[in-house]
Amino acid sequence: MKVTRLTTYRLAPRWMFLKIDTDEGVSGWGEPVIEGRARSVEAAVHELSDCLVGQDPSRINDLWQTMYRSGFYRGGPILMSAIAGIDQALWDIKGKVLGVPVYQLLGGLVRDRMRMYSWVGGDRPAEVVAGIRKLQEAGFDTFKLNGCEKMGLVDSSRTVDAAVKVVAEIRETFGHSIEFGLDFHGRVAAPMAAVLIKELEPFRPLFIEEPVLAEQAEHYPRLAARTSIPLAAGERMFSRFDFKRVFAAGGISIAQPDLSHAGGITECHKIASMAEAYDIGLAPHCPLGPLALAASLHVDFVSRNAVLQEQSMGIHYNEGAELLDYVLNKDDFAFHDGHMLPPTKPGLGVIVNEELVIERSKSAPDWRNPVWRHEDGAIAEW
Ligand SMILES: O=C(O)C(=O)C[C@@H](O)[C@H](O)CO
Ligand SMILES: [Mg+2]
Repeated sequence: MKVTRLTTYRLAPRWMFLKIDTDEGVSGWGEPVIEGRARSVEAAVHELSDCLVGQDPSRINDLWQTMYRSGFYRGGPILMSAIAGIDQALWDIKGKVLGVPVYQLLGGLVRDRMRMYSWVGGDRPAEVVAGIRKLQEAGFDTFKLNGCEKMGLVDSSRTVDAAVKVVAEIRETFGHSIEFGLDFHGRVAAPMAAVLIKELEPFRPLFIEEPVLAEQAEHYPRLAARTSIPLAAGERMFSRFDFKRVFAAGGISIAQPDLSHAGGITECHKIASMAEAYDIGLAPHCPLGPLALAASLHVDFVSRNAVLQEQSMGIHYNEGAELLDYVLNKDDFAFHDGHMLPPTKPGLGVIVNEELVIERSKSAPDWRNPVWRHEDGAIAEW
């Protein structure tokens, strides 16, 4: 079997699907994308096709290493997202050829169902209680919300109090009948992270995500030494080589690699194993589409340290399309009491509505994240 063609489809809301065709009629799908830089990743996918067209798609490990190492410059969000989506599609092909779900090729199930969580509250946490109540009806008991709105490098107690008020309201309303993570989303700089985390301690969030920006990772152990709240990070780390420094330095209790940003199934399965060696939980980041989610689930179902899985149903970013709009086998992605079951079909287990993808790709938006500014006009972290 040989790879014959790579076709990319940029799609609403802010996703990109990749189809890899072969000369034996088996095709695989993946989701290479960095939110807000879809066109850059698209260019990278097509540059990397030099490593793939004419090659045997079953040699995933050699193709991965060649994509990663054949270029003098490597790593980072664009290239690793391109490799991620290609890797997902190669595993999809392999599973389809062998007639088994990808997790069977990774050693089989380590669990029977995977705990999922949902976003509430949008970019500026508001109406969070109503959002939680709505998602509770769908069976969820675990949520994530932004831990604050914009935050200055050194900010006022009023800003801190406003962030804490949202969390206090959740606990006042639901007690400990639900769990929630707080995503600082990189908005909080090191000086304020310690202040905000201290004020949040009494409310025992399940975790605090990206307590500081990934480029400030040296603060993770310092912050962890000052709190009992588990710290989580990983969506802006793109390979084992990014994660190894963070694991060795300590401070992170939950690793959140993104299956569409960190080199795909091949790389994230290795990151999961590295995390387990440090007694770190795995909670793949996934605010994206169905192929990214399916790839995440396959790694979750073979990783004992997988603790939570993000999914984008109802997420505030999904304007113009919802999680399963481009999927024909929607029932395979049903939620069961806040959990998902293992994918059942060969490969990733996503039957893509190719006709709809082709049609919708003709009018794909160029999504960009909001750009926030502080009151003094300086750019703020979104
Ligand atoms: O889901 C999360 O944890 C996020 O922080 C969302 C962020 O990754 C956006 O997708 C960036 O555009
Ligand atoms: Mg996040």
